Amino acid sequence: MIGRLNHVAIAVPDLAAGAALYRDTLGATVSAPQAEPDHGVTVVFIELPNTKIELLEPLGEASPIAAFLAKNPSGGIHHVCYEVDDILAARDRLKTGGARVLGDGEPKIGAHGKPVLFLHPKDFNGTLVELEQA
Ligand SMILES: CC[C@@H](C(=O)O)C(=O)SCCNC(=O)CCNC(=O)[C@H](O)C(C)(C)COP(=O)(O)OP(=O)(O)OC[C@H]1O[C@@H](n2cnc3c(N)ncnc32)[C@H](O)[C@@H]1OP(=O)(O)O
Ligand SMILES: [Co+2]
Repeated sequence: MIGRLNHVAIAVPDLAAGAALYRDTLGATVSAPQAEPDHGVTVVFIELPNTKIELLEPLGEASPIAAFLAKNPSGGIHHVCYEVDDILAARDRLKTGGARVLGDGEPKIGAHGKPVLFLHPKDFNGTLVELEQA
């Protein structure tokens, strides 16, 4: 069911510093910051030959990454994002199998303008999983 690894997301306390680390120290191509108020984060994407890294900084009072950063003050790997051909079919199959789909269970438009869903980390070996419509 899952296809390509779209991105690995890293939560960071300071997006500018995180972007500079990847651009200046690691020599990567880093996008401009993109505010995603519906998701409570600001993101930059780092383009790699085979996938992307998404750096996440909290945005707003109710950011879903605030508690994670409180537990991991210097940041940490937050989620992995897999592409699926049919996100509604994937959701329904996962729910039937007992996995918890987060939020109201309906896809939201993600950072790439495509529908995304999140699956509870406790159902996936301690890893928060994002699904993105391919
Ligand atoms: C920019 C848009 C989009 C894109 O297109 O790429 C994005 O990536 S948006 C990214 C941010 N959005 C989200 O993360 C949405 C989904 N997340 C959530 O709904 C919540 O963050 C959560 C995963 C349900 C956790 O929220 P909550 O239950 O309030 O936090 P707790 O601190 O109580 O955690 C409970 C439990 O789960 C563990 N946990 C929490 N986050 C993670 C994580 N990222 N990876 C692994 N484990 C995680 C946490 O440690 C707790 O465990 P215990 O301490 O053992 O109880
Ligand atoms: Co993501």
